[in-house]
Amino acid sequence: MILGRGSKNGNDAPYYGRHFDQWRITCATQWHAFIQHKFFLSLADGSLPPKNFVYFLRQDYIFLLQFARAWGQITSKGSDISEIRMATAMMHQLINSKLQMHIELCNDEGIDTQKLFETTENPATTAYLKHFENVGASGDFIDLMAVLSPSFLGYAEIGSFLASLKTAPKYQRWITTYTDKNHQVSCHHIGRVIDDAIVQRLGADAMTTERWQTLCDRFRITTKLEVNFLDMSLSG
Ligand SMILES: Cc1ncc(CO)c(N)n1
Repeated sequence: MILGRGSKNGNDAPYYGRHFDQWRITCATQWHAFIQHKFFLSLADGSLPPKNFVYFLRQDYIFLLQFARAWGQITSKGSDISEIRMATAMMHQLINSKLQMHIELCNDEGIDTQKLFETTENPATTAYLKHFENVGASGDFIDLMAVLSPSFLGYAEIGSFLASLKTAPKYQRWITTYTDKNHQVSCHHIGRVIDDAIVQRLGADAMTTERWQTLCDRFRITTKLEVNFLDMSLSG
């Protein structure tokens, strides 16, 4: 099974705007390590041991709670209604839909809600969240989009690939949240918001500016932290 076709050679990875596309290209090695991670391959064919799925879900619960807060932080950095609307929609979806699903999936696997809430944070999770925190404290809207978009749009890219496969039924509920058509539509919208936000702040030639390099660095660090998070889930 081949996962995660990078978009750089005109192949069929979904297109979430030109700046995101370029971010993916500038860290192609890390991006492929993320998108093609064994965790997703084994989730797709059903060979992932349930204990690793549960380990992932429990750490991901901690992750998503902070991830939602980071989108909340973005609302205060947005410059117009479309940026603020996008961030509040993300926060709403994470808090009221994704986290709820994690609770239910954990319950199904024998982890009751209280036990989930008491999960000890793994250092890989802590390191990842620290990166959000650091950039959130000093960065503006586009810094935060560079930091958060690999997580959100990366999982959407994985979802779009999984949608083209006949996946095993075992982890179907989780898979469906990322393959869902509405989810893809909202990701394309986020890609457009990112493009507009960058042009508004850095101009049409944003990619030639010094600031652009910082955004690429932030994006690459998140991508690497995603890989570490998945490695942790397989070894946990
Ligand atoms: C670690 C991680 N990254 C991204 C997503 C997608 O929202 C997720 N659920 N967990």
